[in-house]
Amino acid sequence: MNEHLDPAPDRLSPIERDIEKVLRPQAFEDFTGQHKILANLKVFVQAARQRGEALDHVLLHGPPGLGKTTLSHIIANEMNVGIKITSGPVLDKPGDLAGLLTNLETGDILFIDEIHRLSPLVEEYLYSAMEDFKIDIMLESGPNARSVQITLNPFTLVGATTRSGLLTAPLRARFGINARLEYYDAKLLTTILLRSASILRTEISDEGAYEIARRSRGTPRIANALLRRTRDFAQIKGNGNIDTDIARYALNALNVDEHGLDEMDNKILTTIIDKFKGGPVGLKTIATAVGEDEGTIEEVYEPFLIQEGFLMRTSRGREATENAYRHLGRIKPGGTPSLF
Ligand SMILES: Nc1ncnc2c1ncn2[C@@H]1O[C@H](COP(=O)(O)OP(=O)(O)OP(=O)(O)O)[C@@H](O)[C@H]1O
Ligand SMILES: [Mg+2]
Repeated sequence: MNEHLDPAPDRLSPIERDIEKVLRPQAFEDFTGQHKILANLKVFVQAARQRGEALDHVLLHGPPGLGKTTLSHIIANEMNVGIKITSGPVLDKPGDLAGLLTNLETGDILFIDEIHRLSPLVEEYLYSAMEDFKIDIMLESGPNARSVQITLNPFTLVGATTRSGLLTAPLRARFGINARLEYYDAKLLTTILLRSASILRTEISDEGAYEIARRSRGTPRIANALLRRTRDFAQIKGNGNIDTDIARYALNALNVDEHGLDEMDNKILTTIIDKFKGGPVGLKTIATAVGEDEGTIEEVYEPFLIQEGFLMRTSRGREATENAYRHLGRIKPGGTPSLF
């Protein structure tokens, strides 16, 4: 993935992390898109609040940068409860989890990012906590060791993952609410960009915002990152305002292609076309050829390429579409040559 355009949260510099925080919507009202998910969540939140209960456990999945962390904070705000944040790889002993769980107040949210990376031991420990708000704790060690059961305050577990395929069935079954975030279309991203620009006090035209939006790989995090870089170009190479021309200039300087595909997207397509005659070719073979994990290709890259009509998933493997050939300036054998 193109590092400076889509930094994983832990690779963000402190300044960038601060900006992400500033741009992060705080309430349902500020959150653009994902209409269905939002409409349902509003009902579940309102119902739980009316009954004075904790919200059911929520699983948020989907590609990076679509708003999983943002939504978990919004849920906490809307429920008017506290939120504790951790992640799968950080929790390596059941004891770490016990410490977090026993400190939750009634209704609080425990957000576990990258929940597919929990160790089996910790995951199993989580089951009884999620199901009946009870955990076993070991007291003392050696011959005096004994375990006591502790009752927890009812809480809500919000789990986020980019790789839902890696979740075990028993864990998945314990989430009452399950939401898959989708890529955003250019119109929604334009709305998000206009909001971000106003927070950053940057003048931007609707057309300028649209130009950035349609080249942001359907992803708000990428759109916001491109906006910040474009703002730099506008300030140094223009008059500070972002219009279509300065947006185009900046995006070209940043090597963002016409469709916003990133390096790995293009590498996958080029590999299928040049090495495997356009396919069909199996996922495993593609993964080896591009040097990326099979599951990551399937859950992070492919969905966007398929949605944009560059890739097809067939029973015999993956195939590059005519669109992909055209995009990469190749001619599909037997296809209609482009007139331009
Ligand atoms: N629907 C939205 N409306 C406005 N801004 C959004 C929306 N979704 C995401 N963003 C912006 O995109 C940034 C990235 O979102 P977020 O961190 O929630 O993604 P994520 O799904 O948790 O990604 P990852 O899988 O990498 O953790 C946020 O800082 C936020 O400003
Ligand atoms: Mg996140």
